[in-house]
Amino acid sequence: MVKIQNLRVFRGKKQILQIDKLEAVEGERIGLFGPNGSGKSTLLRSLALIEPESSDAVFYESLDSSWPIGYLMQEPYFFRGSVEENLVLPLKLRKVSAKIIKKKLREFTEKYNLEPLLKKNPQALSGGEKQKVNLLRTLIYEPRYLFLDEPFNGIDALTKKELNKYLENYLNQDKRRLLIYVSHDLKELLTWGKRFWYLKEGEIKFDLDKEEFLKINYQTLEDNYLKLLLEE
Ligand SMILES: Nc1ncnc2c1ncn2[C@@H]1O[C@H](COP(=O)(O)OP(=O)(O)OP(=O)(O)O)[C@@H](O)[C@H]1O
Repeated sequence: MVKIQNLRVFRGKKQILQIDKLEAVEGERIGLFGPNGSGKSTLLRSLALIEPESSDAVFYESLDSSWPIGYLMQEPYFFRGSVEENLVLPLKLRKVSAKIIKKKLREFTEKYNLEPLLKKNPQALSGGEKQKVNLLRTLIYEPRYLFLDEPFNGIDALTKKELNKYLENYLNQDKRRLLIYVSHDLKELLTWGKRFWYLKEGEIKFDLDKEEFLKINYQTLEDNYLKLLLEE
């Protein structure tokens, strides 16, 4: 379980996130959405424990190195070296043995058809290929908590379908895996979310399950972001 209590994040004097209480348990799939600048990335960084200001407000039950956190940033980021080196880096950093790294790399290469990409410089990949490598680099160390920040932006429908399949398989392999998926796209949110967190101006405005979320009568809403999103 991951729990937030009294989370406050500031940039200078401006408070950009204020969450009193929020919880998610293993196996949940949460769609997180809200207008630009509402604090979604900051919330994910807090959950990924890389937002220093939030270190006293985010708690994990039983988090240990065998249950790592996987955080996929909005913009794919690569380190120096080939695609292959980038892919295995999370394993190397976790001191996984060379034998297992080799095995894992072979498994991923076959399963996800990576052979043509492995020796390339990540900067020379297309946008869709970058997203694919970025996602697989996160999945390779088998995080139980998976936080994806608009992972498939600008991806064509075919590549998106392929990446969705990888992700679905990954989640189905272990029902305890928890997903928080940030998107501005209602279709994507409904594909991945079974529960929905709406963030606005740094605050969670609602936390609804799918049934409740689908019952929202958007025609009567005064919130234009929500109205436009749900009108889709
Ligand atoms: N380094 C920074 N310095 C000052 N303000 C920042 C900084 N980083 C983020 N902010 C502000 O914090 C707020 C939340 O940003 P955040 O990136 O978390 O929003 P978001 O909901 O993920 O937005 P988007 O949908 O555009 O990706 C925004 O108002 C942003 O301008």
